[in-house]
Amino acid sequence: MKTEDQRYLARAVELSREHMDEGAGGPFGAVIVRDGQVLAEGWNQVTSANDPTAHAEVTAIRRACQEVGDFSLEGATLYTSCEPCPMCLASAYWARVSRIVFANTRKDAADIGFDDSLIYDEIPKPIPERILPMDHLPSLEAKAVFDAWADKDDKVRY
Ligand SMILES: Nc1ccnc(=O)[nH]1
Repeated sequence: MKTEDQRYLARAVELSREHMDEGAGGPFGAVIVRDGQVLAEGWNQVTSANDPTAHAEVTAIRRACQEVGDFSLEGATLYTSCEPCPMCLASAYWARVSRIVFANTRKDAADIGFDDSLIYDEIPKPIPERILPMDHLPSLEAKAVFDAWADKDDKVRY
């Protein structure tokens, strides 16, 4: 008999195949579950939505948050057909997802042409050694906004 984890992961894989076949985007699917309840499903929609951020995991996180009316998914598990890329992993941290279960690895993704591994390799590099140029232009105005946030007494922290 399949475990709960295997069942939800199998659903994520099923979504990846269905929506790849229909032409929604890359072969990635995700399911978010909390307390035995499916909060949301997602699949890659990058090419059909012209949205490079519409990875399966981000899509599922957005839908799950809308579903529960909260920006936190604490206590939830993200099931994904592939190890999350850095964007999706960061999104999972920001969403306070409590656990991730995945099937294909980032190496598997790299082998079929997805850049997840390249981005993981970029992040630890010093900025000047990265492919994407970044220029630091300090701004007093930008800092002043941060100071105002630090002093703001009605802010909603996340
Ligand atoms: N892990 C992933 C890589 C690329 N696209 C996705 O939707 N998911």
